[in-house]
Amino acid sequence: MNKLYDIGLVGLSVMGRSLALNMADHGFRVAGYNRSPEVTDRVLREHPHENLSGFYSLEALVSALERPRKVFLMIQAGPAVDAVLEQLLPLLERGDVVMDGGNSYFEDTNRRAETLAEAGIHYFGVGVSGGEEGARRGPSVMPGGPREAYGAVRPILEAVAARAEDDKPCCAYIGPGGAGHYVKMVHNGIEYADMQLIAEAYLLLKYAGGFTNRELAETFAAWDRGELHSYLIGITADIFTRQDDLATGDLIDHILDSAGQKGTGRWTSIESLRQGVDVSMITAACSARVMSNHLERRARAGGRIAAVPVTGVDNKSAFAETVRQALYTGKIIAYAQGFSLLADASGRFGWGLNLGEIASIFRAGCIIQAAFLGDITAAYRADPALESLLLAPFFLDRVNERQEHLRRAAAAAVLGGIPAPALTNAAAYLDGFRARACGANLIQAQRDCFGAHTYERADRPGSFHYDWRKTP
Ligand SMILES: NC(=O)C1=CN([C@@H]2O[C@H](COP(=O)(O)OP(=O)(O)OC[C@H]3O[C@@H](n4cnc5c(N)ncnc54)[C@H](OP(=O)(O)O)[C@@H]3O)[C@@H](O)[C@H]2O)C=CC1
Ligand SMILES: O=C(CO)[C@H](O)[C@H](O)COP(=O)(O)O
Repeated sequence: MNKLYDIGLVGLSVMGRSLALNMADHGFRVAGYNRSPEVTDRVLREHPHENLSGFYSLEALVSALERPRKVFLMIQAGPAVDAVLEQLLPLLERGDVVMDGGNSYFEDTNRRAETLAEAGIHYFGVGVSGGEEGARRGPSVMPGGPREAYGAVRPILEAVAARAEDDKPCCAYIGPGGAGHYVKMVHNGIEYADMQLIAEAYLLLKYAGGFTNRELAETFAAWDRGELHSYLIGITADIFTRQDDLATGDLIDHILDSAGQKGTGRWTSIESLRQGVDVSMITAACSARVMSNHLERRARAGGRIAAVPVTGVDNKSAFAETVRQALYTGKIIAYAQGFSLLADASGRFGWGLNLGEIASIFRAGCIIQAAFLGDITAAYRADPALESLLLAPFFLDRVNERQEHLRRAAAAAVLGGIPAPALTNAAAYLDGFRARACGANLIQAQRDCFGAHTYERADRPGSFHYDWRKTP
């Protein structure tokens, strides 16, 4: 009898190929399949591995798998997943397990999980973060699905996941249905906010501080040696050192100032509005990418809306320190927003998310991996019912110590005409979060005045309507 395979991997593009090889490295026998057969051929030619074999139909792939069969999809999110599931379903039998490792929308995962459960097939939405390198060497893995079937896939998922500094795998069962994909979505939303904060720090240092690319590289490298140590700060420092390979000068200065987005950040923002949780920094980061795309309009408006003179800085290193502290404070607020959204989803969808464990699996492997995630993990371990990260003693102290820097950096951007929506929203969130007065009394009065929407009072319960037409 031919040998049977431990897992089937469908989709051998960047992520699927890397994960397949990662699984193979860990001793799992992997059967790989890709819709376009030439991709399968190329992977086998360029990355030969004794534990990886290629298959050219889903039928052949499924029949080569050990029972209960485990199939891992790593394909484009959206209709492609439904198309492949439709083909797979007749080939599978009760007790088999299908995992979707792509960036699928969590409600699609809920729907697919229900459909497959009717056929007795266990369906997992598995968030995977870390890009190509992470998938190859150890990503952060967020599996959501039926708990009773998790034991069947846990050994593979934990083996391929990154290891944090305490050697724990960056993989943990998240919750039922689409919980894993929801957490991945919010991870990406936080990723957007973090990247936007870093981009704003760059703009401030460059345009207000007059930093050269070499100074930017040195500054970010120094930051990466301290409390801001993270994958994103590390790659940022490196980016500023790169020479262009197609023209003269630094690569960064030849890259178009316009960023795209595939959708997970936008989904986080949309979901936050549905749930009624403020993730203004994530929304601001999505909008900043949208605004960046209007290159022609920016050029036209640049000549018509009067420019604000940027005042230089007297002391570059003091300014860099203000920007660093502002970035750190903004980061606390962005993560507080993201984790508040997770906390709300946990109750709303009955998922019972373990926020401390989620923070702990973000410590390594994923795009937002950072020393800082260890502090978030500790904050939730100390108080699993924490209302907001902002109220955890560790972060509260730091926000109180540093908020002045956040305000100074945001003010420098506003006064200098530098777009900094993440920093300014961070300051606004902080002020809204602890506001003695929000102005919502006036909004209530306006609503009652124009639409008889009634208003609530501070001195007694109930809802009231005032006759606004009467003479005061
Ligand atoms: N790239 C990254 O850094 C990360 C990506 N992800 C997610 O992982 C998944 C895979 O990403 P990535 O490797 O970048 O590849 P892509 O998202 O570019 O998807 C390409 C793969 O999807 C397959 N595919 C597309 N349509 C179909 C279909 N109708 N039927 C069967 N297969 C189909 C392609 O097959 P074919 O070769 O035949 O076209 C190919 O294998 C995506 O969901 C992505 O969002 C998650 C984390 C990081
Ligand atoms: O999932 C990821 C990392 O965890 C991808 O890198 C992410 O999809 C990138 O998103 P976008 O293209 O929208 O910036």
